[in-house]
Amino acid sequence: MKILHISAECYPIAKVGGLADVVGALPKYQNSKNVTSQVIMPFYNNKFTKENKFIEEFKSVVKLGETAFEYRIVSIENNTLGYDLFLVDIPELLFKEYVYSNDDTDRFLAFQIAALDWVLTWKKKPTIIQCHDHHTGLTPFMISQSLKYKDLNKIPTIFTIHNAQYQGWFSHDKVGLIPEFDFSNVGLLDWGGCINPMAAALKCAWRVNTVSPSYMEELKLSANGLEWLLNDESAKCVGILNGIDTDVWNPEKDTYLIKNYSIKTVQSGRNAQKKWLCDEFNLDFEKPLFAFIGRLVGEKGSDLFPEVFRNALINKDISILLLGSGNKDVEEQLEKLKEEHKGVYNAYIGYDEKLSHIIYGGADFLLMPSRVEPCGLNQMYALRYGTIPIVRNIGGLKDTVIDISEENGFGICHQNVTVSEIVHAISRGLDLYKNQTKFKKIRKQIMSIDHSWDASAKEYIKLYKSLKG
Ligand SMILES: Nc1ncnc2c1ncn2[C@@H]1O[C@H](COP(=O)(O)OP(=O)(O)O[C@H]2O[C@H](CO)[C@@H](O)[C@H](O)[C@H]2O)[C@@H](O)[C@H]1O
Repeated sequence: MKILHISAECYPIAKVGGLADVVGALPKYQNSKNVTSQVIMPFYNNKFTKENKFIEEFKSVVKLGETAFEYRIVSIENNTLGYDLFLVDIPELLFKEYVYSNDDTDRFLAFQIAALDWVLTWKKKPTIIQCHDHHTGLTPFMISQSLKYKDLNKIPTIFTIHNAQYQGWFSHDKVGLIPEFDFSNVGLLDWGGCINPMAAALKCAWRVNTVSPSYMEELKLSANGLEWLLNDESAKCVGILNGIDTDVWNPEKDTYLIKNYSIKTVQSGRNAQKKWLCDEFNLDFEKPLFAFIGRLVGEKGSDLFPEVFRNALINKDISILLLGSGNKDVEEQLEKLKEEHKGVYNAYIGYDEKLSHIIYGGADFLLMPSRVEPCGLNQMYALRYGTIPIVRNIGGLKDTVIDISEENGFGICHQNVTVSEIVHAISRGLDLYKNQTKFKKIRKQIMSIDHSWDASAKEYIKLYKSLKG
């Protein structure tokens, strides 16, 4: 069985968020289970492409409407990723320092067409094509509808929803960019009067999955306009919980950490990261450290952070550290807060992979008050590193964190995304921290929870087999 994953992100080549982590790990685990799994993604102008050498696999011209662009497909010269990786190099459109921008419609459409044009030339075609999020959402439509991909239309497609908030909408004026199809089927592209790649994928893919079971159920009630469609297509929909790459996220081997540690050496190991964080960010080592890592967007509840932090810091018996970027207004407010709360609060506004690993290894608690959380990887990284998650009871967070008030509970959960509930959850964390015997016991308990990809990779294989008949 040969699976081709098509995606805009893949760690470590290009990462904006959790999508990259999943596409960078799942194929590796699938390859260890008798499935040949490959990834195709754009060739960006970034650190990875600068530091690696590539081999040309294919060269041609891709047509986007009336415009033709030269392109190549390349692979990595010394590939140690654990799966074949192919990159679509369209210098004029994709070779940028960013992954996403405001010209994404043309860029990702050209990417998908170039990828499919190449697949058309393969002698042994993929058994299944798995598309990740709206950037690759037109692939199931093109495979099933575009005349030039007639030879691919028996290949089953899976569409994986990592985040249904973003759907890739664009105007029907651009329909001419999509390779010719029977125009009486144009309705397959439409949702609410515009072309909606995510909706088109829900209609045209053979199967659809979300990255946690709870998120699938929640989407049927609230999916940024796609609820009805998801209900209608529910027979082909399933939720499969993400896993984490335990080769990358392993405190015993993680090269980003100040000091490696295991369950046995958790105390000294975590103290080393916490001390480094407190020195670097001028925080008090003795106080429990609450952290947030992520995109500063409404889905993550980040607009409430300034008020939450102000309230939670009133008695100054905790410290807060934030790593993230996103909404400019929130960024500004979080920067300003530094002046008001010197010594107990700090923030790094930006993206820093190394710092994120040290925070997972050194913070006592990780905050995730998400309004929407399709799966969430941060809580699983936190568990593996011994950081207690404080989460809103939703989506994948609901599927992976049990409140300490329940039997075998190990996290702190709250129901709503309000300032008072988040502040209350933080104060429950502080109480737990004061009970050091219980705190340390839970820390060891969470480090041994297995969220590796093994179980989820098997679920995907089951899904693939159901398509092969
Ligand atoms: N400023 C920063 N510096 C360093 N690292 C940073 C960072 N901001 C974020 N990260 C990292 O990016 C990843 C974020 O992953 P998530 O799954 O939590 O969120 P995201 O919303 O991007 O993903 C979407 O897709 C994934 C994958 O399916 C789902 O789990 C999730 O719910 C869904 O919203 C983690 O590896 C985190 O450490």
